[in-house]
Amino acid sequence: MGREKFPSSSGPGASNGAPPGEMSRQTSRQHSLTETYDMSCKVMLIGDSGVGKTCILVRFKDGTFLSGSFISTVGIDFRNKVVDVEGTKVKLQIWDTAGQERFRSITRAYYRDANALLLLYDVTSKTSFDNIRAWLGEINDYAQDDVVIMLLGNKCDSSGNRVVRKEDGERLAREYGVAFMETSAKTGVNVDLAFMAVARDLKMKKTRRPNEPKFCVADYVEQEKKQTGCCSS
Ligand SMILES: Nc1nc2c(ncn2[C@@H]2O[C@H](COP(=O)(O)OP(=O)(O)OP(=O)(O)O)[C@@H](O)[C@H]2O)c(=O)[nH]1
Repeated sequence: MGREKFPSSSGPGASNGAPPGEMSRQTSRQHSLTETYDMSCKVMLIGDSGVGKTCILVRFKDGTFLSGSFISTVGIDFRNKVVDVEGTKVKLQIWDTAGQERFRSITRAYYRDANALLLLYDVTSKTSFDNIRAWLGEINDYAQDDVVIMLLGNKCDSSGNRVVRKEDGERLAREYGVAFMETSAKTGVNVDLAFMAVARDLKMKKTRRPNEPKFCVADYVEQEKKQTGCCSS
């Protein structure tokens, strides 16, 4: 199922024998077709139709921007990418879901396996921002309690058409206690940071010793944004 915006490589969870999305610390390095990895986890991209979920995934995976006519995702699609978190190879299995309401029952079925959710709105669409509370309600109903959530205000390159201020995104994220950043699939701003923060959080969860302080993804993101200079409003 899914549009052919990009070629699929292998089936979900096929490469490590684990159920889709189940984060598993591997005892030995595993192979994902051509790449080896130490642990794998499932990341889902969710949010209204047209906010840029597919473009964010393509930017992260291929470093390119899908411009041209907008083709809505049908159902669900996925791609894998192995990233290096301080010597640990983390395979991110990234699920791109359809934002359209008619596919909601399909995408809901995948929530419970997700280790992380990247929840997107479009800074040029007030409706997509207003719908974030409903999306967070869905997460509350269907996802695991310890799922990592990151709120992303996408299309921050479109300054002329912006209708949602960065402060509004920050306020909403604070209210729900989730990490936040503005991104642009077009320019690439903060796209790697979003996925790397998720990968780091998941690695820390798996490797943290009982006496070590908990890793806070929101604090990490704030620190990194200060260092790299986040997208301006
Ligand atoms: N300016 C700008 N346009 C973007 C950005 N990201 C996506 N777009 C455009 O927004 C439109 C929708 O992008 P998609 O990635 O297909 O949206 P989606 O969220 O996957 O949509 P559904 O598959 O329907 O859920 C396309 O025309 C993209 O070119 C961005 O960061 N900046």
